[in-house]
Amino acid sequence: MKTALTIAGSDSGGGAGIQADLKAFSAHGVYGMSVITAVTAQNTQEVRSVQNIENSIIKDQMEAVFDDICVDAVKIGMLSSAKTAETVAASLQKYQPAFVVLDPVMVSKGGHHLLQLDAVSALKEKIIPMATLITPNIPEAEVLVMDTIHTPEDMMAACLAIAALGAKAVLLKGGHLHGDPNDLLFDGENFTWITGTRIHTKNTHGTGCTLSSAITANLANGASLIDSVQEAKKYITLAITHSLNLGKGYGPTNHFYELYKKADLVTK
Ligand SMILES: Nc1ncnc2c1ncn2[C@@H]1O[C@H](COP(=O)(O)OP(=O)(O)O)[C@@H](O)[C@H]1O
Ligand SMILES: Cc1ncc(COP(=O)(O)OP(=O)(O)O)c(N)n1
Repeated sequence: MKTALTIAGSDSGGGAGIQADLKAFSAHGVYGMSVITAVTAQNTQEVRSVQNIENSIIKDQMEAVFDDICVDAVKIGMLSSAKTAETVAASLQKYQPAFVVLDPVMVSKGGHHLLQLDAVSALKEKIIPMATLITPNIPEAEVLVMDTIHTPEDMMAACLAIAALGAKAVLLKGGHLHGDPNDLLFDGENFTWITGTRIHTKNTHGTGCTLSSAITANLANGASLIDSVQEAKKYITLAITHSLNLGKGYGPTNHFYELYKKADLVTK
């Protein structure tokens, strides 16, 4: 069985972070493992508090996994602080995993900062150069390139600027722009639009985590970068189409759809 490791924060509400990542790995038939960087007290409405995990414990978690188990692909989500980013970068330097998918999580849907402002430099200098693929949304890309992004041409320029920071490939997600959520993949040479149709629902908590974990699982399973991204776009589209109306805020994506579809429990 192929394996994937998520290095991310815990979401007590189960919709994003480590919990979403492990659900997506399982749905792809990949054995999931975790290095927890921070614990958030979170639900569908808000992030109430955040406790960063001590750096020595983050380092120990990385070593415990890599010293014992073959890791086919790594996904990075919430890093929270500059020190955490530096600790994760040092461990990745040591173990050199084949694939690193970086979701540069910065702010939750409810507006809570999940990456401290003074950690952006560490993200840019230490983590981005190790990424096989980085998957920013529009506001995250605007922070990274220090410019606004409105048009498809702006998206292309942003991909080039982010690739210049050292990521091998960039998937710039268009979900935050008006109209259909079209994402742009730059693989270091070519641009490919990964098109989508907007689903009108408020239940989109954890969409970024779900997409990046699905890509990671596909890479672990041996798919090419382009196939991994295209298949993951289908997965997130299904997961949003069948998203769950749980809680009073933004409900979570649905990772179980594929399973019950296979079990022939879905009629439409
Ligand atoms: N309402 C929606 N309908 C269909 N696809 C969406 C919708 N919102 C986001 N997506 C897609 O979900 C994925 C995650 O994007 P996005 O929500 O922008 O990320 P993030 O959670 O990091 O803000 C992207 O492929 C994006 O195009
Ligand atoms: C612990 C944790 N990690 C990441 C996020 C952000 O997840 P994302 O998929 O970008 O979803 P939204 O926050 O936009 O719903 C998070 N909230 N918590």
